[in-house]
Amino acid sequence: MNQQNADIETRPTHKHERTPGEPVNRNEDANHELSVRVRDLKLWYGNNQALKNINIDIYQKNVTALIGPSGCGKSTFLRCLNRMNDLIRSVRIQGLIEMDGRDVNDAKMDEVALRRRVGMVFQKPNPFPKSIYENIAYAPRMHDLVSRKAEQDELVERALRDAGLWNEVKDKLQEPGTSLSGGQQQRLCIARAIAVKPDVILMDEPTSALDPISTATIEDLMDKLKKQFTIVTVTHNMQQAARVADYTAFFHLGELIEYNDTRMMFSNPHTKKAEDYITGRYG
Ligand SMILES: Nc1ncnc2c1ncn2[C@@H]1O[C@H](COP(=O)(O)OP(=O)(O)OP(=O)(O)O)[C@@H](O)[C@H]1O
Repeated sequence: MNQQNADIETRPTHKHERTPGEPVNRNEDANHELSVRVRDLKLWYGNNQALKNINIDIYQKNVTALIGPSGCGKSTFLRCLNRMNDLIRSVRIQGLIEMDGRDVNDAKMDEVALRRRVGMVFQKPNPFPKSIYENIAYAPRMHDLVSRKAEQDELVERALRDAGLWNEVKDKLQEPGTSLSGGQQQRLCIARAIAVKPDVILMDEPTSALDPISTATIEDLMDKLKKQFTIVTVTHNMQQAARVADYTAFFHLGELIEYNDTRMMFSNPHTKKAEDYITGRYG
């Protein structure tokens, strides 16, 4: 073998080896700093295994959408990220969920602090039965994030502005949160979630109870909020995933089948199961 051929044969290939949690395609415009690292996550409700060996890297300041047919484990996975499944007695979990290098399931992890860092917005808007102002101010006070009244007022205004609700409610802050429309209530819940300055916001079908205009408002909001927060959202609406998400994870029967850059997932899915789901062959 001459020297030139030897060089060719021993030259390392620079093909990127994907680690188990990485998406199959990277969105080069996206931020790739890690927010949540999940490895070999398994979850059982009694004898029913709802999550099987989930590996995923969720990136900071991106929107990651979880899609898949009903019962495939999307909400169960979402609830693992802030340990909401701990509230269900039959649940057993194995595997690693790491945030900032710490295992969220570690016995020493303070659950209250975790839920401050990982906020949640539910399908049905659920404001507290308190004033609009108190809906926002209550948690920051509990977490000692504000001391003076002026600071609290400022934080309430900031959160409502960031949630795109300030102009609609600034003259009626003492009215009950429940007096608002459904779409406004959902933005109030988003304002409440961001008021404690979380790192991650989990959204479980945040628009499925809303009309199309309120849905569009929340989608625009997600796009703005991802500049400050990491968002993980469950949706049944594939157009919504295509519109709002940087990355999309497709679940099926408790498995994460494909995790991909959203544009690739919808234009050129990597797996037959994802393709069949996206093209409406089952749902
Ligand atoms: N609290 C619970 N107790 C027992 N089993 C549960 C519980 N919650 C979910 N499951 C089961 O876990 C599996 C996954 O459910 P999960 O709600 O996570 O799916 P999903 O993909 O979010 O569904 P959907 O799109 O219908 O909301 C299903 O088989 C479901 O029946």
